[in-house]
Amino acid sequence: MPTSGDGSGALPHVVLLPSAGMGHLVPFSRLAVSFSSSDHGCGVSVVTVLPTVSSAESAHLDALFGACPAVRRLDFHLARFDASEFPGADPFFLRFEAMRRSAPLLGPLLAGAGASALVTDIALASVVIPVARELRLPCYVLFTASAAMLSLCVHFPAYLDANAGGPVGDVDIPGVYRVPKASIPQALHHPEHLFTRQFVANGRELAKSDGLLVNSFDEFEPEAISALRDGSVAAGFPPVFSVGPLAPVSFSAGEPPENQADYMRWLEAQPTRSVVYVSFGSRKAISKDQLKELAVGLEASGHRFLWVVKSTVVDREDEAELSELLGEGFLERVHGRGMVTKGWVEQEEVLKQESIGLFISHCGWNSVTEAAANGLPVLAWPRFGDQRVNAGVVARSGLGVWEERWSWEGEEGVVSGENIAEKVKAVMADETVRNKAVSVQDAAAKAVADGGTSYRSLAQFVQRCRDLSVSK
Ligand SMILES: O=c1ccn([C@@H]2O[C@H](COP(=O)(O)OP(=O)(O)O[C@H]3O[C@H](CO)[C@@H](O)[C@H](O)[C@H]3O)[C@@H](O)[C@H]2O)c(=O)[nH]1
Repeated sequence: MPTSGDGSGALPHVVLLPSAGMGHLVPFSRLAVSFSSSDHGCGVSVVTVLPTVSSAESAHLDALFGACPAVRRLDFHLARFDASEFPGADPFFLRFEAMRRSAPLLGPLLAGAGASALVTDIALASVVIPVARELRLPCYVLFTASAAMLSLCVHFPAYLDANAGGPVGDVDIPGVYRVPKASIPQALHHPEHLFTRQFVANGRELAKSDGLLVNSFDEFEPEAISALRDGSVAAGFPPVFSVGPLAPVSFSAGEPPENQADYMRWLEAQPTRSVVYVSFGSRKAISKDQLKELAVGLEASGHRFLWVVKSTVVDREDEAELSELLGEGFLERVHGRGMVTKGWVEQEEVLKQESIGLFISHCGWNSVTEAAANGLPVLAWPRFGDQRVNAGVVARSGLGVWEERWSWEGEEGVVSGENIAEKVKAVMADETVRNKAVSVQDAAAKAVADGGTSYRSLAQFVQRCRDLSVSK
């Protein structure tokens, strides 16, 4: 067993097992780079589950292994299974199902990896933790959303047990806060929904893990993190390591996207804090009617903007032309003041630009942590899943504002362009919001700096893995 050379013990080898979706791969890549850095000095392998769900994922993984030769690639080929059993199912559900059926193949792969610890994605917890237990391999879980959402995930099985069969209402998480019914992920309103069954199975299994890593920091989510640690959410819950915001990784996926030179050059030429960046993440598109109103709103706000009209892996509406999606003449009218792209943008690079003044975000948790690390005010417009819970964190922490009545998936309304324009103008003019976002950035920088809360949490986690390597 190689040793660290500083007397702190054997070099641990951590195997990371991400789930599908860029929102999951991105934090795992960041964790891989961080573990293998000189600060933490671990051996790291990343399990690449094949086939990947999208080409963006393949490109991202190739870039990770290309740029970081110290990170080992462990290919895992899913067993074949007939997806026609689940007509119309979300590709992420299908991936979970394929992983569940392939679990017997996972044991030999992990047994041969020489790992001192495994870190699995929350989305696979109920499949992977039992396999690791069988191998006596210490198993940790990376929770890729907020600590607030983690506390909901931990408490939800008990909530359902107590409400046996009753409708899902507000959920009061002990020691944290009351999550209003409207913020509970839509699928969870239906206890028999496949997603709910997976969510509950994952939530129950967490207590049997050796610990949880969460991409958040103590100063950002004090209530949820302390309540998870002090046993208020669930007695005897394993240790929680808050290690965020995980540092961006500086490799780009293959060739830079075709559009990148254009928008980066344009952003560099804009005045400080003058541009509104709009992105709803990598998974679901917003409705065509809402897209049109958003176009009206951005135009009427009078502000500059960079808008990523997402190409998604789930919805197909992105096949339409931009001019058709956004209304005739829109692109010509905003020419020079607004840029619109359907392609993948290097968001980490965009958010670093001085010219960005506001982020209209769906509150995917990676986007929230990236806004926090860059001190960028967020106008939260959550759409589905965990995003309304994350938006609550944005509002409570002061990172931004959340118009709670704005529509979300499962709720029919369309927000008018007029409302959007008013809100954008108000937030762009609000010095208090901007200053608060900068305070969050300062707190984030302190948390990850040597001696900060997240730095220490990550170091404690690595030390645990070292101790495990020695005792093996
Ligand atoms: O054009 C793009 C779009 C996204 N990103 C990056 O891709 C990641 C996207 O992650 P996130 O902001 O969390 O959004 P989603 O892809 O929507 O994330 C999914 O996963 C998250 C973490 O579990 C959840 O919080 C979200 O609700 C869920 O939709 C971020 O790092 C972005 O910087 C880009 O670089 N370019």
